[in-house]
Amino acid sequence: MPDPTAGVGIELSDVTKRYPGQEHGAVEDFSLRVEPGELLMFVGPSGCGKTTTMKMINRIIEPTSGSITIDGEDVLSLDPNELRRHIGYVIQQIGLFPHMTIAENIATVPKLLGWSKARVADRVDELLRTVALDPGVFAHRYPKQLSGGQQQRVGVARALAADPPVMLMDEPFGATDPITRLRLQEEFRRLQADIGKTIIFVTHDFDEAVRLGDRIAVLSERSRIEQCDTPANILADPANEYVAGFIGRGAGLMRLALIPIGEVPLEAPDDSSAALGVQDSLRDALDLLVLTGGQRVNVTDESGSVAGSLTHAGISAALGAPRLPTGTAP
Ligand SMILES: Nc1ncnc2c1ncn2[C@@H]1O[C@H](COP(=O)(O)OP(=O)(O)OP(=O)(O)O)[C@@H](O)[C@H]1O
Repeated sequence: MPDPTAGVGIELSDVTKRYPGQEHGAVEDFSLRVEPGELLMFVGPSGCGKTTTMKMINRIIEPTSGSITIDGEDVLSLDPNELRRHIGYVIQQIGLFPHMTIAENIATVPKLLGWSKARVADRVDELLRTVALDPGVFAHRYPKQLSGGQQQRVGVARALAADPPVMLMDEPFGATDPITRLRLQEEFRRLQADIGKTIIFVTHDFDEAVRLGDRIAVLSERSRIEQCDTPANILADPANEYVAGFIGRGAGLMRLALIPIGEVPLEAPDDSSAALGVQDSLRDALDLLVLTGGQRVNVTDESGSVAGSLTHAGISAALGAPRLPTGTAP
């Protein structure tokens, strides 16, 4: 395996997994390339083979046929234990060792790799801060003394401990309440912007896929890829009825959340409107319009000066809706 790096490519070619006694494969002829540093989301219904596909990459499950390479190396030619030390793995049930402290949990792989005590201690400290847990408070607690959301964060920290180039994340935020989940997603997005790992992330939640993914693979039975594209492209142009059904309602709002205000044309500002920044999303702008009942929101640039304003019509136009003259009923 390569030394830890920011991220490496993963390639699955014609991968099939047939469990004993199964008429069809749980995964059949699955081919996909994940680019270095990419965060690829798998979404699909329960039982479509997401977990099986992912576990074949770190060889918790052996494929029946096909090939899988990481950074050009055939994973089947590598020692499975050595392979797994270079792949961070996060699962919904977290899997923290209950009789070990948080610090010991995070230190597991670095210790196996023979890091010095001082280096391990520094890394544990750094990672706890990265996932927004104060080392002074949490390092010496046991998992059961943490909330579910805090445990999930420790799970992410532990997977990152040896700085693996690849992370496999199976519903890592699944067991948390919606508010904690949003916070974990935000933290994770910031973290990924810094560390640039190659990540495959399984979720049932299309909204989560849109919020986090560079690309989304929408899977159906036997891990068939119905569409694999950027969130914006899938939302704007679902490949078929199946994908459209998976997106469900709210595609317009999800698309708005992906577009920063700074990317759309602005109109002249007025004196009285509430303001947002150019880095906020069109969804934020719509939210503010709905909450204030106003006709427009002013927009400030990075220096805080008012740069223009946005109306409902301007927001709709960003999604390709025809722009009607102000005051014209649709
Ligand atoms: N060890 C096993 N033996 C036999 N069949 C299995 C085994 N593990 C999984 N399966 C079957 O393979 C199919 C795919 O399972 P998998 O866990 O990969 O789906 P999934 O998309 O991850 O589902 P979920 O979203 O519910 O976790 C399912 O039909 C499942 O019942």
